[in-house]
Amino acid sequence: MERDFETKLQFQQQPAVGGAGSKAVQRTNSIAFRAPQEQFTVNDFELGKLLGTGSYSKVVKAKKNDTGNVYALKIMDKKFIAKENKVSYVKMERILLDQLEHPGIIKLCFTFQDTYSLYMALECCEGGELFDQITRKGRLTEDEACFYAAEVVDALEYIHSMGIIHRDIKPENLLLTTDGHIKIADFGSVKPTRHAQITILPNSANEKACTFVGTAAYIPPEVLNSAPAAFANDLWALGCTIYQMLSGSSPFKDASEWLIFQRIIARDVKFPEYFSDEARDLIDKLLDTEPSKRLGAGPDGYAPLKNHPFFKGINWQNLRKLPAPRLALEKKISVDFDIQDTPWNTAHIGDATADQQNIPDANVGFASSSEAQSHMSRLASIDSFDSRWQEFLKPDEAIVMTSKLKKIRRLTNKKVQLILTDSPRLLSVDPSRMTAKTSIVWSNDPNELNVQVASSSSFKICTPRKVSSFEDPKQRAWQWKKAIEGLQQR
Ligand SMILES: Nc1ncnc2c1ncn2[C@@H]1O[C@H](COP(=O)(O)OP(=O)(O)OP(=O)(O)O)[C@@H](O)[C@H]1O
Repeated sequence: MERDFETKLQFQQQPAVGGAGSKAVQRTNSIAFRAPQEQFTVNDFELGKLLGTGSYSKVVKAKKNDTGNVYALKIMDKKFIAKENKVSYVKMERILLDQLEHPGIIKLCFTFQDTYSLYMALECCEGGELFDQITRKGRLTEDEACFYAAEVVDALEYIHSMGIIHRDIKPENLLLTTDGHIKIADFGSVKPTRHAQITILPNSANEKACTFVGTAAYIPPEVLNSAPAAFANDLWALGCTIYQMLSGSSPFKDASEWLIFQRIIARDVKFPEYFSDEARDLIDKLLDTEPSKRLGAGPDGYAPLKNHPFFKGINWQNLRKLPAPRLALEKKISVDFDIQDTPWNTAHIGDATADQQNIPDANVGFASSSEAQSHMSRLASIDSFDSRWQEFLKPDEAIVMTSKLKKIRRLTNKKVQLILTDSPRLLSVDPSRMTAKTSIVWSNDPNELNVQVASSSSFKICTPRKVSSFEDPKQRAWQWKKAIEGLQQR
């Protein structure tokens, strides 16, 4: 499996063919990457907070120990990528980010891998997603929306000029730098056209030509009708994004994907009264059901879009030097490098809110218990990236949750790494010697195995033969209980 993945994913280092400046699409089996494939390991980094979770990745803030440089480390589990058939997405993103060079596009700095994971070190956008700015502010002012939209238009013009279609433009994929400028991220769904000015691997231009990719609320009607991908798809998504900035929600928002699609097909869009005439007109022209009539998709290229009255006053040559809108900051306390106890223990991620730490209810802070469950499984699954514990697992067994705990004994306390797997099993490892200790006998019967929580940091795992007491410095006692009970009820 491992070898299979390597052959699917690795490219030989050879002299460059094509690149950002080349004249037309180049298909090749070997690519010399600009962002190098390094021999680093995850231990070369101090890992910080979870920046985001994608469908096949976790992105964490990471500081390189020797240089102090900070990156957004995109971590992808090889097994998961292979299982979910995402290899072509990962390859596409790696190859494209390597060749694209624009201030409005996230930069790939280098990559590395270990037995279990692939790592892409990306330029870190500390300002988070545009989506969060919209949520925190409720909606954006027209000045703010105009600024962000202009930066997206500028980057999209470059992307399209390179002959590629992004296909997943939405506020979640528009990231913000610390000084508030936009960078487009997530190039996994990209479709290169036949005239792409980039080097791609064989067949990747033919793949997914009419495939349904993207996010329901931003998909244009022609894609729902199985038309091949075109630049105009991104302009429709841009229209939806501008609408969302100004109103707080996407224009076709509805209770289910099916209802969203019905509304898209019917172009059922209602403009709030407070939209200016310019905003209304711009969005109206981007949401034209005829793709070739969308602003920016006609024979005059981006000129009619950039000259639209909504963008009046925008200096397109000087965009990145203009002061950006003020960022609305996250309310919760952010956990960062300073409280890391081991270089690759991401166990604290997501435990950052004061509420969760102080109140003995794992659901606190979540709208529903299912939201809490999904949050917990997201937390749990990042633990599974911890390749250090893989040697204690059986083939195909995955970690659900793991923490370094203090095992409280009558005379001495000992540090143990408690590992809950999806088998399910409860393993205990001596983290300093990396040796397996006696595991706790699993049972689905709560009379035979149950967890008693005394406080957010202390809990007992009880079996008929033994009671083991633990202290969790990350205060995840309730999460441990929920995770174990969740597996018992499966
Ligand atoms: N360079 C970065 N700086 C800061 N945060 C980032 C960066 N890259 C990604 N993120 C965060 O991580 C999230 C997931 O990243 P990304 O979209 O690349 O993953 P993915 O698996 O490709 O996602 P998707 O499910 O959309 O395909 C983003 O939405 C964003 O919040």
